[in-house]
Amino acid sequence: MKILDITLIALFVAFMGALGLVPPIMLSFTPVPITLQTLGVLLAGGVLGARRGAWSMIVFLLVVAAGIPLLSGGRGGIGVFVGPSAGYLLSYPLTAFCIGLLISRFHQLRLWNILLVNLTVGIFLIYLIGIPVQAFVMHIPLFKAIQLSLIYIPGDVLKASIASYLVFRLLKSPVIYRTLQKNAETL
Ligand SMILES: O=C(O)CCCC[C@@H]1SC[C@@H]2NC(=O)N[C@@H]21
Repeated sequence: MKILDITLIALFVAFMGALGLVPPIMLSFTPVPITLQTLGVLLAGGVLGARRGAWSMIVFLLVVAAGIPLLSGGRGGIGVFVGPSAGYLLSYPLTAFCIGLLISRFHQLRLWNILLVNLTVGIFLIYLIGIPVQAFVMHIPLFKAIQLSLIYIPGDVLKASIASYLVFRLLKSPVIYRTLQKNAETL
């Protein structure tokens, strides 16, 4: 792993921490908050590429597990990995990886392609892992957990749109594209 890779991964962990400074929106009917940090997950793969994106999420989760309160609302520690949000958190590395992999496969970068990846694979994977774990931890039927999660969709669509636009604009720059994407596969 090169210095550039380690620097970018560290920067992204810091960025996730900065997004965590925005207070979560707590809901009365579910313990899983609305948080801006999902924007960071969607950006990680697109901006850093698959492997660095996944690594940035793994390092972020390890730092959180070590007790550093980087999650929105100043949360951290092992406890969050056995709570209702655990599945969502654990989905972050895989989600960043898959987004990065798919975006790096495009021959031509188009905003719609990136948006499609973020909306389908990105949001879908987070929910696919997060919702069953939430149902299991809360001892509620899967269908009930799916119903509870509908509230996140408008915000997540907005975050996917913002992430797609930012990734599109960043990768449109040849210099940034070469630095971020072409070096990514060497990891
Ligand atoms: O910080 C945590 O405890 C993890 C929160 C997970 C939040 C999930 S991710 C998908 C959905 N979108 C949100 O804004 N909140 C939920």
